[in-house]
Formats: sequence, C-alpha cells, structure tokens
Amino acid sequence: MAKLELLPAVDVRGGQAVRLVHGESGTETSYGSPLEAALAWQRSGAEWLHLVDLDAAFGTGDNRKLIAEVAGAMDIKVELSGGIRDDATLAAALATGCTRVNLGTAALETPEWVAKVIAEHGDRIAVGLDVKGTTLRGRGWTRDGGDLYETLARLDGEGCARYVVTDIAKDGTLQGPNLELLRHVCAATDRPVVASGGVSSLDDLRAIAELVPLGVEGAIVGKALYAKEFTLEEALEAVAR
Ligand SMILES: O=C(O)c1ccccc1NCC(=O)[C@H](O)[C@H](O)COP(=O)(O)O
Repeated sequence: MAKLELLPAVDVRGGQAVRLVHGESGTETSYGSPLEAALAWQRSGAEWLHLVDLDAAFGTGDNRKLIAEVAGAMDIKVELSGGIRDDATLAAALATGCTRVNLGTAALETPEWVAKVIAEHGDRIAVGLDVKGTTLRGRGWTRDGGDLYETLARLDGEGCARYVVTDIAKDGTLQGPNLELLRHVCAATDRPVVASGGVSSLDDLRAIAELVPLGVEGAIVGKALYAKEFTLEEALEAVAR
C-alpha cells in the first residue's frame, strides 16, 4: 500500500509564517520567517511543502516575491496556494517552479477558466475544496460558493487531477481531522485527495493513513508542527510503511 504523503504548511501573511484559527483573518499567531520554516521542514525530511499566500487569498495584497523566493529555495516538491485566480496569477505561481498549484475561489467563481487550465496543465492543477458542512467557501474562505458534491462532480468531469479537502471548522484548531468528510469525498471521486485541517497528533496522522486505500494521498500539517505537538521526523516515521 502507498504511504501517506505529508505536506508541512507554511502560510504567509504580511511576510511572516502564521497560523490562523478556522482560516479567519485576525486570528494570526506568528512563527517568524517563512523561508526558515520551509528550510527547517526540508531539513527534517519533508518531501513536500504546502505554501500559502494568505494575503493573496484574502485580497489584502500579496507575498508573491517572498513566496517565489521560498519556492525557489526548496529542493522538495511545492504545492502553492492562495489567490491564484487568473492567467497572470497562475503564470506567476507556475513560474516559481512549484510542482502544483491549488485553486480555490476560481473553481467556484470562474469555472470555465478552471476547466481551461485543467486541460492545459493537467496534474499541475489541484482544486482546494474548502468546506463548512458541505458548503464550499471562497475568497479566503469568507464567502459561500456552492455545494461540495455538485462542484466535485463538475470538476471530475473536467478532468481535475486531485483535490485538497479542508474542513474549515477544524483548520488551525488542533481538534483532529474530519475523517468522515474525507471518507465521503473519497467515495464521491476516484481522484486522489489531500487532507487538510485539524491534525493534532501522530494518531490523527495514523487515522488519515488508514484512508489511503480509499483515495487519500496526503495530509497537510500546520499548527501541530508549529505548536510542537510532535516533530516532523516523528510524523514521517508514524506514516512510513
Ligand atoms: O489555502 C488557502 O488558500 C487558505 C485560504 C484562507 C485561509 C486559509 C488557507 N489555507 C490554510 C491551510 O492550507 C493550512 O495550512 C492547512 O489547512 C493546515 O491546517 P492545520 O494543520 O489545522 O493548521
């Protein structure tokens, strides 16, 4: 059986690595330099980095130069998220050399454009399904954007390669992942799913790893690493097969 991929997160706001609670602007805890955080995860053995421009996601500016610097400094795979909504922002994101980008708002607001870039870039495009209940949220998770399963069916039909699924109620809370949501999404699509939000312990990661046969491919870990609930080395060991 394939092993669960781990994606330590570096979420950037105002030039700092931060974590939010429920993704809400104003709940930031700052953790210093994004580059140092990313390099630390790489030194600890990460194979992936989940890198988010929160200002671009919220529409409060962007950290594009810094994000490009961090992505460029990595020898590992990078998943880039936050505010990628049109040709210009997609071109800038892909030009960082990242392995793939994660589209959120665009999948809700400009579905034709998303279908076009999925057709053009294939596996380099993932779609973030950020949900409250079964309602998707866009614009930095501040606006409702439709039904999870209707959108998933549409994106599947357009050839979307992979989904990053976040339960906003869990994100940044250390309350554990929403395993039920992950099971339901895996049942609704044959595409790989990356789980995000709420991981608090090595047991949470082991529980997500149990879902690999259902289609869960990876897990993003943010707050738990910054709060030192466990080390990345311990996390990688916990999901090694
Ligand atoms: O990814 C986004 O575009 C985004 C937009 C608005 C608020 C938050 C956003 N992302 C947050 C993340 O991807 C977190 O890094 C991830 O869910 C980790 O969560 P946790 O392990 O609970 O800290």
